[in-house]
Amino acid sequence: MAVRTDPQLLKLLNNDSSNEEAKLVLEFFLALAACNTIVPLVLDTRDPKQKLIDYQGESPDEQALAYAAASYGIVLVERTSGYVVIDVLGDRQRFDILGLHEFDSDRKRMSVIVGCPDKTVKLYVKGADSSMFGIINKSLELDNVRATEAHLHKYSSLGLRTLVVGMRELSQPEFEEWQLAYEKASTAVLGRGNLLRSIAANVECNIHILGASGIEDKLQDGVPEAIESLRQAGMKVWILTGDKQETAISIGYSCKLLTNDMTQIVINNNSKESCKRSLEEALARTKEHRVASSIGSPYPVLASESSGTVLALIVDGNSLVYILETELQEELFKVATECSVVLCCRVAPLQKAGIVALIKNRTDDMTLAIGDGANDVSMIQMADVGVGINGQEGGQAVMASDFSMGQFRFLVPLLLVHGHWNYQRMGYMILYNFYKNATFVLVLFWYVLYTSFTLTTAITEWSSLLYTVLYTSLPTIVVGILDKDLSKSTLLAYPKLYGSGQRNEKYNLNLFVLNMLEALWQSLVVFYIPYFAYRQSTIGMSSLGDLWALASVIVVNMQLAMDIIRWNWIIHVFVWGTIAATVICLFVIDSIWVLPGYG
Ligand SMILES: Nc1ncnc2c1ncn2[C@@H]1O[C@H](COP(=O)(O)OP(=O)(O)OP(=O)(O)O)[C@@H](O)[C@H]1O
Ligand SMILES: [Mg+2]
Repeated sequence: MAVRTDPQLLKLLNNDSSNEEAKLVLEFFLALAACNTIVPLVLDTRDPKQKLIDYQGESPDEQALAYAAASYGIVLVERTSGYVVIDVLGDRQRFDILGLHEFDSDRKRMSVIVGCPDKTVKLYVKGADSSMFGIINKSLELDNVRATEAHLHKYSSLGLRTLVVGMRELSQPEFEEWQLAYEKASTAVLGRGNLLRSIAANVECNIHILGASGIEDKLQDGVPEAIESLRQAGMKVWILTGDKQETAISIGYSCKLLTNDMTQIVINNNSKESCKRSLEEALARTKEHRVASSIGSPYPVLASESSGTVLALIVDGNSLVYILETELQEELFKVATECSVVLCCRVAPLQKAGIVALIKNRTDDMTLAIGDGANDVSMIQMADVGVGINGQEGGQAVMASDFSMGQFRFLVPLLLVHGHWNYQRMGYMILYNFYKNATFVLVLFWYVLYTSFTLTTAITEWSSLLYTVLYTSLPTIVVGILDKDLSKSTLLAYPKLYGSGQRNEKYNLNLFVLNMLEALWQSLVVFYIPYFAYRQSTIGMSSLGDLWALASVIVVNMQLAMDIIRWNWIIHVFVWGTIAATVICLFVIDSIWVLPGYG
């Protein structure tokens, strides 16, 4: 991998090893190379002297950082369970990994305790700025913190994902105390995770800041277009991310969810009272917008859709701690539903699920969550439909999802094309199945009325049985799978067509009643026309019964044929083939002497 390095930094590293600053730079890169869970794979090349190293790991950020360290000459070469080998500016050194406090999305940082070749024990930590600034020894390094904060602000405004890296040297007694506790916790049977977390919290303190990194998290192809299509289709798109507010806003702009003409309402507070105040203010602002927009419009309008101004709500994870699961939830819901864009940043995995639940429990709307990382699993499971993106962050999201895909943009065909077709087919099939069964049952019923409830049947049991199993089943299935009301290209070009589902156009009470009325009159026709036609003749009731069965099959299949929108040869075969099969079956049933229709 080609990395563009900073010549000044390289020079500092290579020339002046006694310089204090150079030592810190070296520590920074050592932290990047050691404080991760990357596994290096050494690959052979054609030239036997040259080897390639491939860094494999669950976190693309860590991979990027390890590559960056390597390009400055601090190359992670080998990892076993007990140590790592790092090539430090051409000199291979072994660092013992004495302990690793894993990253989790709630702590938002990870650390390793490393036994260095010079027999010192060091703790390297890296994590999100919000979590790192809490454990940094601020009094000692105010200047450093200020400078780092300024850099972080710059990076995140560019949309880069930021990490802060720090370290501390552990004294021997401190290390021994930690080691005892760590060993005890790692072998604990109950509550191991919590124990390890508290040990990590104890040791990760008074950290000396080493530096910060900014990593570009490229959007996949077609994300802005996909989001635009989904919004045109009447869906509300919310971003829930673990990233910093500035990064999230910048990504919001780059995926065109946020635009310059939007009014942003930011809720970023550190106490319940201030959250309450912000929410009340936000609610007042949404009301103002609503009033402004409803003047001159006879219909109620979303506050966010008033002429020109669109509202965007930006909520920070810190504030969500005070809002979710409390009475403020209701207000957040009100504000959020009035805004056309909602962006939540620095949210922990469970908060993501909490936000999905906020909508799911209060409305009848369907929720869909899409994500690619382990931190999205809980929201994917909470949503009505969970979609996992098969990306670089491991397979956990995919394993927890209902649908999985390689790219975000495939959500558009999934919803707008297959979602639409499925809805149309399911709606039609449910109505049609009620109709076809009602038609047949009503024909039987008219016969019962005609015979004054004598409990005789004209249609043989075989025909009654085969009516659903054979005579009418296959065309229904084939049409239910293959019929399309609109073509894929039309559905993709006009996302608004998705609205037919939101408006319940294909399956509703009116359609159901109409269908039943249709079944009623068609069954009357099917019953009485053969009856009047053969009333005077000498044919027996079972022959008339066959006629009724055949007529029912022809009528319901003709109805299906009239409703089909796109014919293809498979549908032709099944619709007409079924009618032919019915005739053949009736002949067979009537000509086999053991069957009741014989004679
Ligand atoms: N391997 C890691 N080591 C240390 N810190 C990390 C690591 N991965 C992520 N972080 C920090 O923790 C924060 C939260 O991470 P999390 O995985 O919950 O969300 P995210 O990856 O930022 O966003 P998204 O929700 O879009 O996946 C990140 O923004 C980053 O600052
Ligand atoms: Mg992530």
